[in-house]
Amino acid sequence: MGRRSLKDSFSNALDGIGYAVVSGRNMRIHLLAAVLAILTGVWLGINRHEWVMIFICVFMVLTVETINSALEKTVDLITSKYHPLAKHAKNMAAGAVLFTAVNAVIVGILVFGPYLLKKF
Ligand SMILES: Nc1ncnc2c1ncn2[C@@H]1O[C@H](COP(=O)(O)OP(=O)(O)OP(=O)(O)O)[C@@H](O)[C@H]1O
Repeated sequence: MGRRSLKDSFSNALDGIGYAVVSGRNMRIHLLAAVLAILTGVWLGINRHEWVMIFICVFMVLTVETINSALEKTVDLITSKYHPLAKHAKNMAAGAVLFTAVNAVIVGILVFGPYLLKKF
């Protein structure tokens, strides 16, 4: 494997994201949640600072879910047999996704909550 061009690296990264979306049901759920959060932000007319917080949360969840999928594939490559370390590795990576998802829900409530209370 020689030195690859920037275009190749970018293309590989996009390929990885595409594979994570196609092969991961949870990834598709997170993407749907991201689209809903963005549409809600547009609908409620949130301000620039609030958009920054929403986008940080959205990309943090998608990033960690992508890393989680990569880790799952790596563990599966190392062993197809039951191993307690494989279990812990996958469970910890899933726990990292849960952390980011809980954070996103809290930020979503803090940002959208006051707008929704005013509306209804
Ligand atoms: N080789 C293994 N040895 C022991 N336990 C495993 C192994 N592979 C998976 N597990 C257990 O099964 C769970 C689910 O693993 P799996 O690879 O099916 O992930 P998944 O269902 O695709 O995860 P996600 O829902 O996050 O996409 C893991 O979190 C782990 O607890």
